[in-house]
Formats: sequence, structure tokens, C-alpha cells
Amino acid sequence: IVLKVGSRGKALPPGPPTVPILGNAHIFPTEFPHYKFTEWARKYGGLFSLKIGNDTVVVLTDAAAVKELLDKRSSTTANRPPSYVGELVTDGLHMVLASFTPAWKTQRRTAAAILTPQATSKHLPIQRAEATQLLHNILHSPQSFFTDIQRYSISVIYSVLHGRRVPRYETEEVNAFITTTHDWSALLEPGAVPPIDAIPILKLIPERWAKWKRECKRVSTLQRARYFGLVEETRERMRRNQHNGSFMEEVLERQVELGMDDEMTGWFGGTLLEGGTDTTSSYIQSLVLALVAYPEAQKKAHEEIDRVVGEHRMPTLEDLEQMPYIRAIISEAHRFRPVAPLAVPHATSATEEYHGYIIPKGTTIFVNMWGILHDPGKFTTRSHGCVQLILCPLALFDNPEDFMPERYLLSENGTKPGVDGSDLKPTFFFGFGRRVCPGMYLAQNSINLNTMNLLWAFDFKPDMDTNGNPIPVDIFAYRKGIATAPLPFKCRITPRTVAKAGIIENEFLETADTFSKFEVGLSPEDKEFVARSREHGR
Ligand code: HEM
Repeated sequence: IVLKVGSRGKALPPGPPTVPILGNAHIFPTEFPHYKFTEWARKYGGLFSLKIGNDTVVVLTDAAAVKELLDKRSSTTANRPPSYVGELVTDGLHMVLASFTPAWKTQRRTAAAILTPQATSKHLPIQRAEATQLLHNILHSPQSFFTDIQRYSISVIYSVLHGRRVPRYETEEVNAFITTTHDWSALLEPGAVPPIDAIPILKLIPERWAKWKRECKRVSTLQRARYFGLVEETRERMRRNQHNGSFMEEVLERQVELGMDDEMTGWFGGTLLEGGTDTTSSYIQSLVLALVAYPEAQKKAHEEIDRVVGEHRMPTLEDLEQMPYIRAIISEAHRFRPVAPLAVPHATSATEEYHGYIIPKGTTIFVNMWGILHDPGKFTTRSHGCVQLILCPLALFDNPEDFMPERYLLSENGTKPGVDGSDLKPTFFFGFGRRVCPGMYLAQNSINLNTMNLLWAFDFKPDMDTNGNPIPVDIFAYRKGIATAPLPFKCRITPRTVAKAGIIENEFLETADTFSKFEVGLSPEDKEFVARSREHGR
């Protein structure tokens, strides 16, 4: 029996050889697992399995299997693997980590009710205003673009959810939120706690001998204070009739109808804050990285945006319709550096059968987004039908590792002509089935607005060394974790014309009205910053 633990039964999809008891636990990658999973997928196929002791993990690197298993059979594949840390910190009410419980279903229904495309579009004015402040910040201190992008995405999500913006990166709330979220992510890193989910008896270790339990308690206390405090602030403002249209106002107004008690509401707001901040900023930071590394793509985007928008006004979302190359850049940035290279793992709540393989109940399923989106079989352009390979300009980009927006001009989903890319639906980057990202409309609006704005306004070039030589950016220097992001990098950002710089100044002054109703609870330093930046620029 002991020898059977860790062994792969014949019915499971193939995978790397196992050893008794551990299965594949000793070779399970703990850093950037998407690279190893992609290597294994090339060897064992688009559906391979791993044994971690008695538990089974299936990795999908095949868009058709993802569509069938996670979209079509979502009723049995939308669970999450157990997370005792999630239970301890959030009482099992963290929408991203929670298993298929009644509370999760209520929170999902609430998210679906309030984050519709229509409801999201009501928040466009604050997204636009914050995106204008981002341009203004970069214009005045281009070297801090990286943290300004972070501030943008935190401020948007704080405003639309809780009706309260954060005007500076140095605003106390930004710092506190980043620190707590960082400590929380650290607890979720592989190896941060003993293998409690695989060996449940470890849960019984008393707190005085388990530092990780004390850390869970500390993080939980901090998060509760923040998330429940924000809900209380919103409630208090509503009592004073100072509504500003935030999503949480709607949740509080419809709390009974939606079946959301106070516990669910507090963690709901917190989960959306967490889900919406690092993801959006990671996308925009990766976009800037790609623009610096691939000047040709940047040049083409500049030409298109100048032709459609010109230099006497800022772009609007309606312009996107007429800008196929910018739309291609937006998709290619998602493909090139997916924010969550392995999405978020799903788990099966019933046994499934696929192409003759058995996927047992309780299996963890990873979608290897990275492997699918970097599959040379789908994303090279070499076999696009042109016989003159040497002369063909597309052959120059014959590599899924390159940032090449042209893919999305050749076919809707970026796959090389002749290859069926229909399983890669446009929302692929946002996940699958009943777990699809509830914030995707909000996120996509931010992405569209900022991609157009940044390309309209600025040139992005590599930084220079002391001899005036360009220092290439490292397109592989990324942060570890489920949701990844480029490590901070340097580049030179300059306004493209004097006229555009002037428009940014004027438009920034115009944002004051939109911002004013979200400028609640500002510290004296924030108030001073707001007043100063409106009068003289930053
Ligand atoms: C570039 C931006 C974003 C990307 C690429 C992204 C991507 C994803 C992905 C891949 C998942 C996992 C889906 C699955 O398990 O199949 C997810 C889940 C989630 N996202 Fe996003 N997301 C983004 C922005 C946002 C925003 C703005 C919010 C909040 C307003 C948000 C809230 C969530 C939540 C709460 C979940 C968990 C849903 C559940 O498990 O039921 N995300 N997201």
C-alpha cells in the first residue's frame, strides 16, 4: 500500500516518472512553475498529470481541453484546491481561494450583479481621470513611472469600490495596503507553511509551536481592520447622504436582497481590492517593458495613433474602433506576459473523463496559460503560407517569445493563419467557466485607456549608461507568484511633442471636478499635494 502512494495509475494522463510516497513532489517546481510545466507539456502532451503524494494534479497546455473541461464542464471543475491558510486568514470567505461553497456562490452572484459591462461603464470618468493623472505624473517625474502605475491601479479600484481615492503613491493607505498584501501573498507562496493541505493532521499543531499560524492571525487582523473599516466608512458616508456611486454602496443597499451578511461583504470588498490592483498594474508595467524592448511595434503604434487622434486632443475609448494595430498591441501584451501565467488553479468536484483519461474528483487543475500562449505550433508565423521565407518580413518575428502585435492582425486570436485558434476566446486571459474573472470589464477599460494614452503621449526608450549607450531591459526579469509582474526596471520616457505635454497639463486640471467627490478622508499631506498639483503641476 505504501508503495502505491505517489504512483500514477494507468487511467491518469501521462507525466514525469514518480517515486514511491512522494510521487512527483520532489520535482514539483516551486519558482516560475509555468516554465517547467511548458517543458513537460512539450514532452508528455497538452494534458499531463503529476502525483503529489496521494493527490493528483493535471496540467492543461491545450486550449481545446481547457474549453471542454473548464468552460463546458464548469459545474464540476470550478472548485478550488483546499487552502487552510485561506480558511485561517479569511474564514474561507476569500472569493479567489474559496471552494465551491454557498458563501462563494453568493459573493459571485453579487460580483456578477454589480460588475456588469454597463455598470462598469458608469465608472469610466474616474478611470479616465486617474489615467490622466498617470500621464501627468509621468510627464513630471518619468523616473517614477513604475510606482505611478501602481498608484493608478490602487486608486481606481479604491475609488470604484469604496468611493475613496489615493492621490499619491506615498499616501499612507497605499503603503499599508501594499505591505499587507505582500505579507498575505508571502503566506500563499509554496513552502511558506508546512504541507497542511496534503497532511491535514498538521492543522492540529498548537499556535505556540506554529509561527505560520501566528502569522496567519496577524495578517488576518490587519486585513479585517482595513477591509471592514473601508466598508464602515462607506456605510457612514451613506448615512450622511454623501453617496458617490461606488460599487460597495450598491452592495450595502442591496445586502439583504443579495444575501450578503457583513462578514461576506467585508471580505468581498477586500478580495476585489486585492484582485484588481496588482493585476492591472502588472499588465501596464509589462506593456511599457515590451514597448521599450520592441521599438518597431512602438513606432507602428505611434504612426497609427497620430493618424487617428492627432496631437490636439487625447484619445477616447471610441477611437479604439479605428485602431487595429493598437488593439493588436493590447492583445499581444496579454499574450506576451500573461498576468497569471498559470491562471488560478481549479479543482474537480466530481470525476471527469477526457479523451480516455480519468481525472479523479479532487484533482487540482492548472491551466498553463504561458505554455498555450507561447506554443510555437500556434504562434509562429513561419508557416503562414508564404514561400519566400527569407524575404518575408513576418519570418523575422518567427518566435512566440517575441512581442509581435502583427499576429493579431493575421488572425483574430493571434494564431498563425491555417491554425484553428477558435478555442482561444478573447476573454481567455481572464480565466474560465464559473471562475472567470469578475473584474474583467473594469480591467479591460483600464487597459484600453492606458494603452492608448501612453502611446499617444510618450516615447519609451532604454535607459542610457554613463557613456550614452542604451541599457537593454530584461524582458524575463519577473516577480514570483501566482500573479506575476515585471521587476522594477528603468527606461527613458519623454513626451512626444510639446503640444501633447500642454494637453496633458490642461486635461489634468479638468480632472479636479471628477476627483473631488472621491477625495474623502485625505491626510493633510494629501490635501496639500492635491492643491499644489492642481495649481502648478507636480
Ligand atoms: C489585467 C487585469 C486582470 C487579469 C489579467 C485578471 C485575470 C484573472 C484570472 C486569470 C483569474 C482566474 C480565473 C479562473 O480561475 O479561471 C481571475 C480571477 C479573479 N479576478 Fe481577475 N484579473 C484582472 C483584473 C481583475 C480586477 C480589476 C478585479 C476586481 C475588480 C479582479 C477580481 C478577480 C476575482 C475576485 C477573481 C476570483 C474569481 C473566483 O475565483 O470566483 N480581477 N482574474
